[in-house]
Amino acid sequence: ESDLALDNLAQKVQESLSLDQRHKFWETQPVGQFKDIGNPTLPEGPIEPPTPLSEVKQEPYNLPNLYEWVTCDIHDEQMCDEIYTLLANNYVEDDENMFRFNYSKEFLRWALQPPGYFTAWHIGVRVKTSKKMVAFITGIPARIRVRDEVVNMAEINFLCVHKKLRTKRLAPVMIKEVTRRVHLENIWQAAYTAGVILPTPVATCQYWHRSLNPKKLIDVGFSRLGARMTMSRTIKLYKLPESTVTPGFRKMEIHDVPAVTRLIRNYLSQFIVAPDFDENDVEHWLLPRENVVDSYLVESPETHEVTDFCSFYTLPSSILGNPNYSTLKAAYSFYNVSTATPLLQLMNDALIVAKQKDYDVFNALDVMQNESFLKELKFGPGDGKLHYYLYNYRVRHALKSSELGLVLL
Ligand SMILES: CNCCCN(C)c1ncc(F)c(N2CC(C(=O)NCc3cnc4ccccn34)C2)n1
Repeated sequence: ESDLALDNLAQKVQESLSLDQRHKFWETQPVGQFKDIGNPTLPEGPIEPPTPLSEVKQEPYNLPNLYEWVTCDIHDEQMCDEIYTLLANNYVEDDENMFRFNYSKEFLRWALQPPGYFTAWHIGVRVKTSKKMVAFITGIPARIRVRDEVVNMAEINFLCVHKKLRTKRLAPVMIKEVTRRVHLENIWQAAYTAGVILPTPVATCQYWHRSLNPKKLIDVGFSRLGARMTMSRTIKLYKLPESTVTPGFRKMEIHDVPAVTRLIRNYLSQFIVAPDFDENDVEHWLLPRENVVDSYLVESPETHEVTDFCSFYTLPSSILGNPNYSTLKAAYSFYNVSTATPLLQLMNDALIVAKQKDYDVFNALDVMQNESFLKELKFGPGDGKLHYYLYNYRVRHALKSSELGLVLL
């Protein structure tokens, strides 16, 4: 118990030390710099021009001696196992080290194999002798519109270094290596998020949580009993109907892809930054996959028109050191569109389905039009902020979270 606490303390000291090392690294990169914020003379758009492919570094960056690069074929069962285990033991935790994300193997295969993906962008670091996987970083291709320009980008995610190697300065060289491999595919921009501040957020979003199983959430320390509230009063407060209320509300199916694509393209056009989804993207990202992504739509019983859509992805968290529970079952709001059903009612149906499927909590960022339902559907503000970043693309002013139409996994 005590040496775990000591370990966490040592990690916090290390993290605070590495804050300025982090900024030193990012000041060498083509990203918006703090000193440039609000500078009207700097144009929006790419910061550096593309490099001729012949001039892109052809060979991988050097790792510290004991380690080697490994290109990870996530489709390979054993490789997928190794990546799953590295993340399950070493990926993002909350500030109090009570929870750690536990992305499932089927989720990772979904997240990393969208249309047009590159295996070369799934990069591992392993110990030369033991072949143990000790670090990971990924990119996937995405067409992201910024205002009225669609840009080919890489979405960077799952940067993870083993807890015992956090002082080895592996992250900067991993970021440079994935950037190099993205450049080799003639892509010069990227999008990524972090719970920490780096130069320079393009938007800062707030997490909100809607309790579905309040007793468990209080037992595991995710939430606290409200002042002047009893447990039975709290359970009653968050109670939901047994079944959804919207006529025509049903799971999305493969034949709905064209209609959902039209619906979501039209809806996302109102946001300053949003994915430019085509039918292949919609089929991959929004068709239901058990325990990975759930999506529902409203088909008008009269006209059979698809008028609304809602979706959430499944990202459980390991509960660290609790005797009674090992996993927090969390749903994360993904993309939602309402044109006929009030968004409030549509999202309440999403909560009802999530409760039916035994989720403990439904999380949502305050992006898109989510603010319009959060308070009324009894979401509470979380302690986590999520900062969005663009690489090699300047946005003159940070966006409001409601101007953001992009959800990363
Ligand atoms: C693109 N990649 C970002 C996704 C990673 N995501 C989901 C994330 N990034 C930073 C956060 F601040 C955050 N939060 C969800 C809120 C929350 O649920 N906080 C309690 C909690 C339960 N489990 C965990 C595990 C890790 C951290 C907090 N946890 C805060 N989520």
